[in-house]
Amino acid sequence: MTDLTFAELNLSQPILQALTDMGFEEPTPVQEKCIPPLLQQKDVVGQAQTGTGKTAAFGIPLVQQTDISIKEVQTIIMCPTRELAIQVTGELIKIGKHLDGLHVVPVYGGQSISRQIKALKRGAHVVVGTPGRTIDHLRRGTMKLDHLQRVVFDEADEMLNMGFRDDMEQILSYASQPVQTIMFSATMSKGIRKIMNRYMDNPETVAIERKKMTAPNIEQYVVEVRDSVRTEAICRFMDINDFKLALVFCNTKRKTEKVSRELRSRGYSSDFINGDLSQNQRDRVMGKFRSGAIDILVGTDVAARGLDIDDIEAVFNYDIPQDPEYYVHRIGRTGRAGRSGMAITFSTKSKKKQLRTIERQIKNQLNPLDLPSTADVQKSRLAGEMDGLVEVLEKGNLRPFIDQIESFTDDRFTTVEIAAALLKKRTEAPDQQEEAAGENGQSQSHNYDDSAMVRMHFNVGKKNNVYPGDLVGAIAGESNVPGNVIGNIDIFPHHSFVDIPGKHVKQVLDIMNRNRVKGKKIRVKVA
Ligand SMILES: Nc1ncnc2c1ncn2[C@@H]1O[C@H](COP(=O)(O)OP(=O)(O)OP(=O)(O)O)[C@@H](O)[C@H]1O
Ligand SMILES: [Mg+2]
Repeated sequence: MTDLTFAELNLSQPILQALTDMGFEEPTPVQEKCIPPLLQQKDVVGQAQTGTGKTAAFGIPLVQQTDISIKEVQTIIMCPTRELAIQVTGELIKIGKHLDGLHVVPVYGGQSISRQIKALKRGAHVVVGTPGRTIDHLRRGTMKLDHLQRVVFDEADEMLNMGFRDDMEQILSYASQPVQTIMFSATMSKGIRKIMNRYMDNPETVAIERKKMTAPNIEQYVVEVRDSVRTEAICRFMDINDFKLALVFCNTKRKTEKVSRELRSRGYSSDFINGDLSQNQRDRVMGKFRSGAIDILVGTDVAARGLDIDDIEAVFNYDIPQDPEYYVHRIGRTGRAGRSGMAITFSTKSKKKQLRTIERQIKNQLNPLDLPSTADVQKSRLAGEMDGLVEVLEKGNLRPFIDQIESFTDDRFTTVEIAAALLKKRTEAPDQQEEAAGENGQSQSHNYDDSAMVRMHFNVGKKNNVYPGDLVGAIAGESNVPGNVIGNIDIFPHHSFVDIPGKHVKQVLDIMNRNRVKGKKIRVKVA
C-alpha cells in the first residue's frame, strides 16, 4: 500500500489518463518514492524487488519531461537484452499514449539497422537500446546525443558488469553535457553501488528494502531428483498444478534445445530461446509464449531479467544459476504485480553448496518438496476431471447419455463401476509415454498389456552406450531358444526400434540395464 495517489505526484493529465487506461490504480512503493526526485531532475538509484513496477517508475517522469517540440533524442534507456528493450519501449508508448507525437524508438541487434535509421530520422525523443547497436548508431552518426538530458540504466547492475561497462562509458562520452543519470535493478551488490556512484552526482537512493531480496508472493521450493529425471519432474509439476505458462532456465544453450525437445516428445507445447537464435526466431518464440501458443519456454539467462509476461505461474531452475543474483531475477519472472507464483529449483546432493550460497544471498530458505509420484499425477488428473461435474449435472439434458448407459446391458458391472471405467478411459495417459522414472529416478517400465505389441525406441551409439548388438541379445537372450527371438528390431544410425509384446518390455529393459558397464540407467521411449 502507498500513501500517495498518482494525481498527488504532479503528473500531467495525459499521463494520468494513460495510467488509468493501463489499469494502474495507485503507484507502487518504488514509483511513489522515485517519481518526485526524478521530476526534480535528480540522479536516482532505484532498487526494488522484481515485478514491482520499476519500468513505470522511471518511465512516467521521463515521458512527462520529454519536450515533444524538440525532435531530438532527450533520453536513452539502456537494457541488457533485446527482448527487454522491446518490452520497455512498449511500456513507454503506453505511458505516452495521449501525448501526440511522442516518438520512442528501440534499437537492438538482430533487427535491420536501416529500419532503425529511418525511425531515428523521423526524430526520436526517446531511444531504448542494447549497448552494441546503440554504439553502432552513434559511430555512424545516425543517432546524436547533443540534446541528451538523461540516461537510464535498466538492470543497472548487469549494465555495469564487466561485459557492458566499457560500452556504457563509450555511450556516455557522446553526450555533450552532463546528464541526469538513473539506475534501476532488483539486485545491487555493494560493489556495484560503488561503481554506480562514479557515474552519478550525489544520487537520491531509493531502496524498497524488504527482509528478503525475492518477491514475497513467490513460493520457492527445492526438489532433489537425479539429473536425468528433471524433465519428467517438470511434466509432473505441470500436470499436478495445471500451470498456465512456465519458464524453465538452463545454464547452457544446448540444454535449452534438449529440454524443450524432451518436453515436446512428452506432448507439452514447448520451445526454447537462447542467444544463438536469430532475432526473428527470438521474436517468434517470445510471441508464441506471450500469446500462450506454447506453455513452456526453456531459456538461458537471456530470458532472466526484466521480462514481464502476465501468466507465468511457475519458474523451474533446471540448472542452479551460477550467479545467485540471477536466481532472484529468474524466479522474478513469476509472482509479478502482486500475483502469486511458484519457483522450483532442481538439485542433487552434490549441488547442496551452490544452493546454500543462494539461500544466503536471498536471505531465504528454499522449502524442500518431493517429486510427485505418477499416482499423485493420476489422482490430480482424475480430480481435475471431476471439476465442473455438478454444473453438468445441474444443466441436465442428460437423456441421451442416460439411454446410452442404460443400453449397456452387461450386468456384471455396477453403475459406479461403469462411471469409473468411463473416467479411466478419459484420463488414460497419452499413448506416447516415456518410461516414468521412479521416485528415486530408477527407470521402471509401465505395465503394458501382455500381448499388445510395443515399439520401444532406443537412442543408440557411444553417447548413450547402447548398441544394436546389445538389443539383439536382449530380445533373444531370455528366450534361450536360438533363433526364437521375442520381437523384431529396426536398426538406424542413431536410433533402434524394438517391437515386442508388452509383457517383455521390462525383461528387455532389465537385460539392457544389467549388461551395462557404465552410463545412466536406460530410459526408453515407447515410440
Ligand atoms: N502502479 C501499478 N499498478 C498496477 N500494475 C503495475 C503498476 N506499475 C507496474 N505495474 C505492472 O507490474 C508489472 C511489473 O512491472 P515491471 O516490469 O516494471 O517490474 P520491474 O520492477 O521492472 O520487474 P523486474 O525487476 O523483473 O524488471 C507490469 O505488468 C506492469 O505493467
Ligand atoms: Mg524491470
